[in-house]
Amino acid sequence: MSTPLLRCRGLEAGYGASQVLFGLDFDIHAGEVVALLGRNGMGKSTLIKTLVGGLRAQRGEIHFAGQPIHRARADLIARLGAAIVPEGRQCFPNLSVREHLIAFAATRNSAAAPWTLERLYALFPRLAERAGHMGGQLSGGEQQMLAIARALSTNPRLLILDEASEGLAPVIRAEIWRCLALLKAQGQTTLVVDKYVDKLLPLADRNLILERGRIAWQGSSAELDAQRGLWTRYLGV
Ligand SMILES: Nc1ncnc2c1ncn2[C@@H]1O[C@H](COP(=O)(O)OP(=O)(O)OP(=O)(O)O)[C@@H](O)[C@H]1O
Repeated sequence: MSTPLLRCRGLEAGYGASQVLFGLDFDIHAGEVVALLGRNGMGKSTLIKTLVGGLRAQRGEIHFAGQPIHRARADLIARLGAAIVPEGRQCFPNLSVREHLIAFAATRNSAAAPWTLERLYALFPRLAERAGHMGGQLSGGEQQMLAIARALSTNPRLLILDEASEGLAPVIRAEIWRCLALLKAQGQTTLVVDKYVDKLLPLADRNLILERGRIAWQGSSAELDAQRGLWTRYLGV
């Protein structure tokens, strides 16, 4: 198999003396969609923070796009091509939709098919209609679309979504899933955290289940679908 885009080996991280992640080993290959699953408090957000340089790994190694990044700063990791759609969206209330997209595109990676404003608006026609509106004037669903479009505008090698469908109406959630399926069809490598396991299954190529900071199980969506015991044991569904 080809060299993975992201490789974690023996990764440990936490907050001061409170260790949260214990010896994680996993890979993400280019073009894959990987779902990160687990009940609340199992370490999903901590892992994502560690991958994007918001939290320093205490032990172990992370390689991304051929570079060791376990001691790298967040801006370098972003420049290597990791883009996060953070929990809570974090749009700027006083920047317009268009300004968000232009500001983030300033740090873009080169790509064969770059994300232009036109492509982003074609993916999310709602954002085209709202181009002049301020972040603070958008609905929760529109803010979520903007957070995804803003991350895409950097032409990410790896798109990371932390609870992207959290707190949204079902019709808006469906729009977010539709967009992620389109991105997958275009070959976008993605790591996604979400609690709607049934929606993630058709999208994800592989799934990682975190249990108290350890990978309790990893496998394909077909395997996870067939093993409902894993859902009750580790996912509480
Ligand atoms: N800033 C922090 N300082 C100290 N402990 C933290 C901090 N953030 C998270 N934790 C602890 O780390 C553990 C893992 O939390 P984390 O947020 O990574 O879990 P999660 O799987 O993402 O859960 P959730 O779905 O609730 O966000 C929890 O015990 C949590 O209390």
